[in-house]
Amino acid sequence: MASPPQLSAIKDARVLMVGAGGIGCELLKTLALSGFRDIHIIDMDTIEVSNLNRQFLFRQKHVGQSKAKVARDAVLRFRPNISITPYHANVKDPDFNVDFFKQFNVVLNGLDNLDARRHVNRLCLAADVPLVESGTTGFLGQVTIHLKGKTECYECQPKPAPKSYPVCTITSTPSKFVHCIVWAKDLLFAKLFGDKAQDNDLNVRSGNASTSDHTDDVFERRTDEDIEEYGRRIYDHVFGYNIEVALSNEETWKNRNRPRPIYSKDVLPERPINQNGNMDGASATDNPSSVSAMASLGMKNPQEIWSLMENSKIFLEALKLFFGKRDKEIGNLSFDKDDQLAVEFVTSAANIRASSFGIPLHSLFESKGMAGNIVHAVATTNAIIAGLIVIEAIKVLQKDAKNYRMTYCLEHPSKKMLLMPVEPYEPNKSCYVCSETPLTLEINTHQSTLRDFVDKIVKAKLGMNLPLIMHGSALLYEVGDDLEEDMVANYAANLEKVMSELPSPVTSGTLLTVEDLQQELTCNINVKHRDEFDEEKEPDGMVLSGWTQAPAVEKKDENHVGNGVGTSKNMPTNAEQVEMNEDLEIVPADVEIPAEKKRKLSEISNNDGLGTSRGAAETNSHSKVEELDDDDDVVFICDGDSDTIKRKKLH
Ligand SMILES: Nc1ncnc2c1ncn2[C@@H]1O[C@H](COP(=O)(O)OP(=O)(O)OP(=O)(O)O)[C@@H](O)[C@H]1O
Ligand SMILES: [Zn+2]
Repeated sequence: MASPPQLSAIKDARVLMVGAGGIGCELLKTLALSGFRDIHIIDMDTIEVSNLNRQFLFRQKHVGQSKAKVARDAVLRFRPNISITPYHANVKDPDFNVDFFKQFNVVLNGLDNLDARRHVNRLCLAADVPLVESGTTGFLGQVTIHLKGKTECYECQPKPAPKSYPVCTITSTPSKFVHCIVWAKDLLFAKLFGDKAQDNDLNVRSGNASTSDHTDDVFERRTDEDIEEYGRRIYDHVFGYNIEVALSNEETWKNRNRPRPIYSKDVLPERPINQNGNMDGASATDNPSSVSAMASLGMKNPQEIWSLMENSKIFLEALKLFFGKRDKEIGNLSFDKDDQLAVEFVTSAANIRASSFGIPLHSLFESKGMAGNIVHAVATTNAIIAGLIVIEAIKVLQKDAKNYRMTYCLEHPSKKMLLMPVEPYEPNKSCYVCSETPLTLEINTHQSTLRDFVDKIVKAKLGMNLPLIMHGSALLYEVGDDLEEDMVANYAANLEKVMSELPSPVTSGTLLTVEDLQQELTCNINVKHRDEFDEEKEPDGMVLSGWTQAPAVEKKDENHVGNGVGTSKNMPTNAEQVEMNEDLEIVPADVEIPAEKKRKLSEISNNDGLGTSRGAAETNSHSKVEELDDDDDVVFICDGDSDTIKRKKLH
């Protein structure tokens, strides 16, 4: 129950909630029940069936409707006298500018991606409005608090890069099921159903293509080729022939278990595998999204682990259904965890490969989780986190600075605590977002174009939405709706020019100014020319520094295949991830734990069975973490190495 001063702060407050999903639904309910009377909600999504299990303000009949609007209506039913203003929109829309943000006393994030979080962070800084940021992943969760000039901003600590795997592990030497999933999804599925023009490491070429079936275009269906035959040819190529080719390289297998080539004839009867009849049995409707190989084969349980034979049947059936029922999409498909047939195909292909490499098989349910980087959401975690957001929001409204806390929700108690409060840290003086520290860019100014710089640095690294690039007083590039035609043409021409040949040449020693007018963020970048870059370690062909870049969670000196973090719907390509489950291995976490605390969590996990948190430990392996345990708070003081920014607590 709030105290009278708290109640008065609550009643007078105007709050902005961004995100009306898992956390957002809980948050809106808790805000309303706590007495908040003026709440604005931005959410760009509509309700999906998969949201209903935890986003309790939504019902089946709301599927397809705006989350922000339905959430508002649901809460008004039990708090009819409060004001809730919904916006069915992307928070990055230009309407939500600094002036819009200025009208709020506090902003509360219930988002699920880095991109939007960074954007809101910048607008809160520009508008000088406190931000309470949050995230959950399964049983883990966090609430952090960000006040301009007083605490770290959301971007003061770089986020770890997404995990990736060496290409050779994926293409030749998988040792875990997740490697088979990445292979099935990013290589095989992409090769068969995605954009053919894209590079793909899948094809092991025949040494003597002319005498075998295994030519370069083995994945192309031949004219008039029977779909069953085509499926078997692909099957035999990827699970049989490719494995034989790999086995011929003896060196590879000296210290590894040799895989077993699998051919369709050894697993399946020679001819049609569809006991239940034909393709027409695949689905009751012609709706592509309801086409299912499992349905077609009469298999129902997604939790069951299929045998090699069952996987092989699903593989051929799914391939047949793609070509038979969804042929128009072939060439344009990318894996989507909500696409049943795609999940079936990827599960079966991963399992057949796993079988070949002696790796335990997994169910469709588990495979879907891995392929979609899904950590199953826990409604209770969302509810706890929403409660903590409201507690911090009330402190912010009362300017109760000495009691501000960032709180981490753990899976297992540490010192009998499931909720770990940590005092906020002061801003990182070298953060390019909340301080004015210039950045340094090493780039080949004679080879890289302005477009490379805009795509790889300004958008991808700096997260700018509407950028403007200046060299002294010369404007090199700008985005906006109200630009004159000749300016648009000018900028388009500039984009294709190499940096040193721009109208105002960018060379070693140039100071570039990059601004985002919507985010009101300005960065100065010192340019240094460099001739060469390591293609594997520096694939962008340019390196931005000056602000500590977190190392990737798993780094190897080889090519990397992304694990798919970032390819699914909302996924930031980014980087928020914590490893906490050795089996799952890849966990795109909404829980962003700063390096020091990640380190701490990994220690907790080792002691208390949270699972291995290898990524966390590796990320900051030199940091010395000291734990001070006073009566109510656990506080970490970190004495990191030179890579780790020393963070000072506020008090
Ligand atoms: N740029 C954005 N602008 C507005 N809303 C956003 C933006 N990015 C994400 N969101 C919203 O944030 C919410 C996050 O909620 P949540 O993490 O529960 O995701 P979800 O999409 O509802 O569920 P899931 O991803 O598990 O299917 C979503 O409702 C999403 O629409
Ligand atoms: Zn900062």
